[in-house]
Amino acid sequence: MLGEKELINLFPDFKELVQPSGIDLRLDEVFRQVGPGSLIDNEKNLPELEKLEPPIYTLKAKTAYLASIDRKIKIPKGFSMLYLPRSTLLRSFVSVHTAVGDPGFYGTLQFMIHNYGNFDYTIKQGERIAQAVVFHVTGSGEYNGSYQEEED
Ligand SMILES: O=c1ccn([C@H]2C[C@H](O)[C@@H](COP(=O)(O)OP(=O)(O)OP(=O)(O)O)O2)c(=O)[nH]1
Repeated sequence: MLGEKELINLFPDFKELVQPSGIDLRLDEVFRQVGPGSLIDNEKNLPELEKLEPPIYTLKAKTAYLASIDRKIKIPKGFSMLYLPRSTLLRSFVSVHTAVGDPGFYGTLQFMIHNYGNFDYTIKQGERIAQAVVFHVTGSGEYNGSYQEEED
């Protein structure tokens, strides 16, 4: 796992968010699901979304949302990331569900936030919701999937 000095070098855009062993990630936009989705024979049909009004988001009890992370990220070739929820959210019955960040990915990260609690949870745009931990990957290729964005 990479530490602070290596993380600052590899992710200069996230400098102020670097922690001793990871990078804090801030909540940007939140979306609720307004339509069905499917995955059949690897054909994706992502659900239609409706954006919640920023900056104060109310996450209803027992409801899942899609959240985007502030600023685009470039994961350098040879590195991979895992994303873990902030424990304050877990202590509040809210979780952040995440997958793997691939070597070479560039774009906006999207996570699922689920309010498992029995009550609404209120969270403001810009709050830290997850931490990325970064690993060396030996012999890796580069991500070139459907969520890759053009670099400026
Ligand atoms: O929780 C996560 C984890 C990763 N990513 C980003 C980085 C990752 O490199 C990219 C693609 O993720 P994944 O490989 O899981 O996508 P997929 O479902 O396999 O789709 P595709 O095959 O089109 O890439 O999305 C997220 O936005 N959210």
